[in-house]
Amino acid sequence: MYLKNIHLYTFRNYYKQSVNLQSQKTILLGNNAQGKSNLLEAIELLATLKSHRTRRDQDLILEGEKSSQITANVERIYGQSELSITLRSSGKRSLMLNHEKLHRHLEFLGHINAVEFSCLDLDLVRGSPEIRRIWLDTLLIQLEPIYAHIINQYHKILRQRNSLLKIIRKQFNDSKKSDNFMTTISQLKLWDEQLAEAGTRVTRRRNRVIQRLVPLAQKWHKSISGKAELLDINYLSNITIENENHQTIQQRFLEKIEQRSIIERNLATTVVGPHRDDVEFNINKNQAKFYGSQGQQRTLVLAIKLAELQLIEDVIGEPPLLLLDDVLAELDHNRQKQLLEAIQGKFQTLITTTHLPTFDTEWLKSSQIIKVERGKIFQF
Ligand SMILES: Nc1ncnc2c1ncn2[C@@H]1O[C@H](COP(=O)(O)OP(=O)(O)OP(=O)(O)O)[C@@H](O)[C@H]1O
Repeated sequence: MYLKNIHLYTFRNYYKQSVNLQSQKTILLGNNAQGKSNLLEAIELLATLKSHRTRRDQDLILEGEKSSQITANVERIYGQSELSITLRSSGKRSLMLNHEKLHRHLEFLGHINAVEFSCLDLDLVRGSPEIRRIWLDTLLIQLEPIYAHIINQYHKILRQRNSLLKIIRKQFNDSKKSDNFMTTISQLKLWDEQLAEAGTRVTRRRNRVIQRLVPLAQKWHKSISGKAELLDINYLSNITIENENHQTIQQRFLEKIEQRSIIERNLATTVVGPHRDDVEFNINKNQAKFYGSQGQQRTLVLAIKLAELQLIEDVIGEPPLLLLDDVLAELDHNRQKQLLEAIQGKFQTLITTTHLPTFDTEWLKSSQIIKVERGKIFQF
């Protein structure tokens, strides 16, 4: 996969800017807050329709403007595509593929694949479970674009079920025996079924992707740490999933909802389901979050990112893009070397940096260097 060019129009701090990528390796050079990460964020949006920095499209639009546009041309084994996203302050988006308007977001996904690695990724180990769930979901969307629909559907059901639980609590407090109360309780049963059905789809997929990622991450981890440390990654689901059978998991889901019904009614929120799941990273059977040194946590994140690259490549049959945001300076010489060797000429890579001396001379020689200054790009 090769991203040939990208055009930004009133996106973040860019007014009108085109970038032609002339090499497999691009270094985006500039001081802080000039627009380097914004450019990578535009590519992330093309790949996942999401930004890890904001959920509001308004933030992505140049201040004072009402809309913005990102257009890019990508070369794949099966041919070339032009992708375009229009973002509006109202939140309404328009998507185009080869100049044709798309009616479903799903048709847009899967044309550009990218793995992003930034200094914020240490939060994958240290941060809240939500960060790990978002990471898994973003990876799944790239492997299987239909997952974007599955996870949206789950969240929609969850929101509706939570609203109903709030109504139930209010009705219960107002008058226990009203007819309305009994009707709402029977409606809840229907939402339980839907939650278990959609939740099972999410749980199974997340569990499966972790199982595929583990051997790849273990291999990289061993090679980077150079020690006999054993990395283990577990998907911590609040439903037991020893076997992969959809019906069994769904049944357990319903049983768990039943067991927690009193708590749910008191809290007026759904406590069972993949929106409460987590991922656990262990090094030599100890939780990396609590016991890992900073160096061990960095090695772990690097191993996971390299495993993600490999997994996406295995599944889609082409190497994805690699976006490295301010990450090289954070890695020691050995980890930098491992990363650069793993990338070699294989993955088209865009790296942001504030200064060039961090780079290996061979890498510098074969890279295109782009200077980013106050929302303007200068290509050499
Ligand atoms: N919607 C927006 N409209 C105008 N400017 C914006 C908008 N969103 C962000 N910016 C500006 O973009 C700049 C930040 O750019 P970016 O995050 O790409 O920094 P960077 O060059 O990667 O720097 P660093 O090395 O610190 O990560 C800031 O100056 C910020 O004010």
